[in-house]
Amino acid sequence: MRTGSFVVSQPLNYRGGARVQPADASGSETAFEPATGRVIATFSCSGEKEVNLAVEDAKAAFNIWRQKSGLERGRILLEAARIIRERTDEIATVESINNGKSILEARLDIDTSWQCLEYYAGLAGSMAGEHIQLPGGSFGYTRREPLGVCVGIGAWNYPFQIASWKSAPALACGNAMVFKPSPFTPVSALLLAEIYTEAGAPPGLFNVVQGGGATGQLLCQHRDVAKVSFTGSVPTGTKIMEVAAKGIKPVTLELGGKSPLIIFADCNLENAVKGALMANFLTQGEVCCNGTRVFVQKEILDKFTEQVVQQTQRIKIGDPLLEGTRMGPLINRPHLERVLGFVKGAKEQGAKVLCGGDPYVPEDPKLKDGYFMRPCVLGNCRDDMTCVKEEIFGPVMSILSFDTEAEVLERANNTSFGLAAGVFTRDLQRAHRVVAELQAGVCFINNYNVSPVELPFGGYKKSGFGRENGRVTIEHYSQLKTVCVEMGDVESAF
Ligand SMILES: NC(=O)c1ccc[n+]([C@@H]2O[C@H](COP(=O)([O-])OP(=O)(O)OC[C@H]3O[C@@H](n4cnc5c(N)ncnc54)[C@H](O)[C@@H]3O)[C@@H](O)[C@H]2O)c1
Repeated sequence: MRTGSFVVSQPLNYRGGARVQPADASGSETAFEPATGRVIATFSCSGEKEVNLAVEDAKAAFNIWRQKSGLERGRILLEAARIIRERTDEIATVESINNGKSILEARLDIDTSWQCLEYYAGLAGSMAGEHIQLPGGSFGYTRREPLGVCVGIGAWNYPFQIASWKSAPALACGNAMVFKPSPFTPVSALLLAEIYTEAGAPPGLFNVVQGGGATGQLLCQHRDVAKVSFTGSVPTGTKIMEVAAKGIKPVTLELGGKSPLIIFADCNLENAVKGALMANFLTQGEVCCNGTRVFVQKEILDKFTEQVVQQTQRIKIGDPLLEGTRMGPLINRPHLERVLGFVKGAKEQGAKVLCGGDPYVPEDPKLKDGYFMRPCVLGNCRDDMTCVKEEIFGPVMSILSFDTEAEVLERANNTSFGLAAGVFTRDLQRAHRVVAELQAGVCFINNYNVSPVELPFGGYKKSGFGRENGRVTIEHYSQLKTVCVEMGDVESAF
């Protein structure tokens, strides 16, 4: 498959184990190929009737699925993981076309997706309750039970990975899922749905409905939906929590960030520079946990900045499907304009553009209408600048300098977000002391933006709550039943 050739011809909703056209619609959406600006799909947003049908199908599947043992469920997840792994290139290609990220990165996303299914397949068979001895031979026990029909709502930056990270633990625990991708990236969740069916999941276990906020809201307020797991922005997360509160539904919220990356003078400079690029420029900088506030200790500020700028300028921008490309286009034209607007605002507030920050037109004529920009490093930044305070969600790194550990900790924590944070130092004691003080759900020492599925991922403060990945996520997709068993006679108070 080459850039400029992909079009979606099949329906983009999935329920009851097959692709379907929605039963009703409330408006339509258009999805683009960001590298060329071409339309790749126009599709209807699902209305109330379609949402109800998807939830009905999920309920029917749930009644079959919840009765299977963990081992049986795990076997199907393992088979799905195997198929994803086998089809990595094909899925990564679709992901790269629809999102714009480089094929190299898209393949890594697909890897973490099948790994997530494998991980929860492994845990499914070991989910168990407790047996608790009580006086007189009586006893109690607990059962870890599924919640029911869970809703997953995704952002556009990691479409297949988000669908996998939500569905794998949900299904492992015995739930069914209705998933709504972002309308910008509607395509790859369908591949996951087909793979679950091929792997032997009952029809309706994993369904996909398409649409924007209105469809998402219908899902969140549905009477038969037991839980909502959301990945997206803070304003949407707030709305979802409000709707969920009315139905007393638990929510997992994976929201935005403005994470600090702290570089101490005693670091391994080469690794710190690599870490800063990893923290800022994956997926065109459209990453929630990016370490976009790069605090550098004064002694090494000039050296560090020089090397970061040099390496940023070397990032190969272009056709995301070419093996050598390391940065593709941003998701769409309005978002590109927004990111460029942040750079302009930063200049007006006194920041210095050390490289990039302008639109980029690749030589290949088919890419002339793509949404490319050159990755940007901003120097002379202050904590009160908009580029340092707000989530830009694009390839823009802000460099700030600091003197002492106490000072940098206070400044790093001075934000309403708390998704991630990083520290580069050779002093192990300092590294652990600093991460213990950082108000962030995910902290990296001497690396950044690695997300093994064995480790829980999620935020503090306005970056959300609940976790994805890791053993703990089982608790977010299940509920505990206590059973009290009397072995003697009833001692009545009456
Ligand atoms: N913490 C994480 O794991 C994580 C991962 C990726 C992205 N993000 C965050 O996501 C944001 C970017 O993604 P986005 O622009 O797609 O976010 P967004 O909030 O605009 O949309 C996310 C999803 O919510 C849906 N939606 C919108 N309004 C809704 C409503 N009222 N009810 C239900 N659903 C609704 C959208 O259609 C989309 O599917 C950034 O802030 C980023 O930091 C967080």
